[in-house]
Amino acid sequence: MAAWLSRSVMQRNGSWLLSTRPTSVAQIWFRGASGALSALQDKPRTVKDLPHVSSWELIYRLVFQGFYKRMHELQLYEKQLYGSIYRDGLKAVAVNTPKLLEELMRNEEKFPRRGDMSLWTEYRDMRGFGYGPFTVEGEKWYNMRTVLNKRMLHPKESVQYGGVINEVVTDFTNRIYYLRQSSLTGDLVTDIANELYRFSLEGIASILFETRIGCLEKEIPTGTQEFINAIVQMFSNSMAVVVTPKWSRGLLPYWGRYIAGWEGIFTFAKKLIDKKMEEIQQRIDNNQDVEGEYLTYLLSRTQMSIKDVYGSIAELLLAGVDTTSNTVTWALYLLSKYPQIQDRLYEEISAQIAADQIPSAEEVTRLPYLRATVKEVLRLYPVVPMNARVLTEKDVVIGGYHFSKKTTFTLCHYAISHDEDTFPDPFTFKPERWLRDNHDRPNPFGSIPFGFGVRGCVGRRIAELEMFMVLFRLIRLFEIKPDPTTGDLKSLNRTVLIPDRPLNLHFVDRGFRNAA
Ligand code: HEM
Repeated sequence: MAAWLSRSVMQRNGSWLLSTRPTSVAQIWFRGASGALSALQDKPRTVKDLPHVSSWELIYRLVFQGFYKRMHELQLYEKQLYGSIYRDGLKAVAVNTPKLLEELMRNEEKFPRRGDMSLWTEYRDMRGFGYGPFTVEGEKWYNMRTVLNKRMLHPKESVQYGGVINEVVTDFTNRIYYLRQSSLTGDLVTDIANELYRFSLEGIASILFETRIGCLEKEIPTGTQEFINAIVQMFSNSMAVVVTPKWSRGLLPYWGRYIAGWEGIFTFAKKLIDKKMEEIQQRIDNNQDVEGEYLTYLLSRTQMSIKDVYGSIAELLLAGVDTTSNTVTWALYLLSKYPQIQDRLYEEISAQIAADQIPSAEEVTRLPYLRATVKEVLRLYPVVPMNARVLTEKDVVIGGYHFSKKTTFTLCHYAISHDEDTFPDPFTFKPERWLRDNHDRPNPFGSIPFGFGVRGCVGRRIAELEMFMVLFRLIRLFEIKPDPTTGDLKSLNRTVLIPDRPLNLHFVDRGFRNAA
């Protein structure tokens, strides 16, 4: 596996690709050297002194070199060409080492911005829905996060979702038993990413809406299936909407499909929120206590307007599905490829909690090797491989270069978490890197898969809980083995990192089904 990863990246990004690049070494040396030269002349270096990618070079790489679906690997390629900081062809400054990322993040502002979100805000403006945490900016964002964080981000608050998540995990493991039994070998599950998508959607929906939506039933209810189709439709038409001009919206089909996708997402979310509103109102009318963890809390205990609740719940739902489902997919893939790591994880799990017990949220979060495994999966496959920041208030100096305010920075998380100086043998799966007794623990900015600071992922604690709980139970119940029909996976960048083909896995029963 390790050999394959290194080889595949070398083939794609190493000497072979370098020799076919459109830009000559002399050109690169000259551009790169101009920064050093100006430093020698003791002039303050500015954005103009940085090596840069022209728009044409970028288009060439995306279209003709095939990086369009592998933008994360483009980060490695351009790092080889230009070094740790350069202009990336999209009028932004790319940084790709832990040190520079740390420098940038230490300059974070009170209301951090990621950049233009008009792709998502346009539909909300058209229909009069509020913005959610992704799209809202400034002080309004800050106030919204203060409300949302309260029941989500604090570890003490998030463990209260353990019971709900465990119910979903139980249904998921039952579904795995059902699926494997209907396979020819009696233990094969095909396209596990699709199954995990259902798991993640059910998990996050049961937390946010405080109700089950049937994703793990044998037949998915029609309304839920339409909602899933709407999410797929919105995402799959996004890129076409970005690259086609506004005047073509009435002529080409993409905009209509894109908007229909949002329509389906909001219709589903709105229906469940309105139903909850009615239930709350009824309880109030009957002088009964109003109980419920998330939606009830937003609707009854905060000052959030109903249109902001619609906007927020829709965005939390969207952010909370592909991220966790793909991370668990990568985790199962890696564990199946590295049986000795799976064995060590199994030992930790079996030693800590008896076979007839379902672990609590507190218990799963206390297992160091499980934590280290998830951390290492997210280092190798940072599900959000790229992010951005715009510093709006002041000029900054990063890497010795002076940048005026409003500069956009591209954070190349994939290149950073594969930085050889920080992570020796960077393409090898080694959870041990993250154990506390390892004295050479890497620079924390080497891998920040949930982002950083006040604008970091609001769903982090819930995502971790879901991932720890499902991995715990799967590894306890099954030995996970690769299926030869799948072969080695490559990663594609579809906003999140996904496998390039369906992953089939064998779930060999360890014989504990009735125990847990
Ligand atoms: C493996 C799972 C996940 C990963 C790796 C992940 C990663 C991220 C990252 C990198 C960001 C950007 C942070 C920044 O700019 O500094 C983010 C933002 C966000 N995430 Fe997650 N996420 C995950 C799961 C979730 C879940 C389960 C939810 C919902 C419950 C969620 C909701 C959000 C929201 C709403 C934001 C925007 C926050 C804001 O702008 O204030 N995420 N996530």
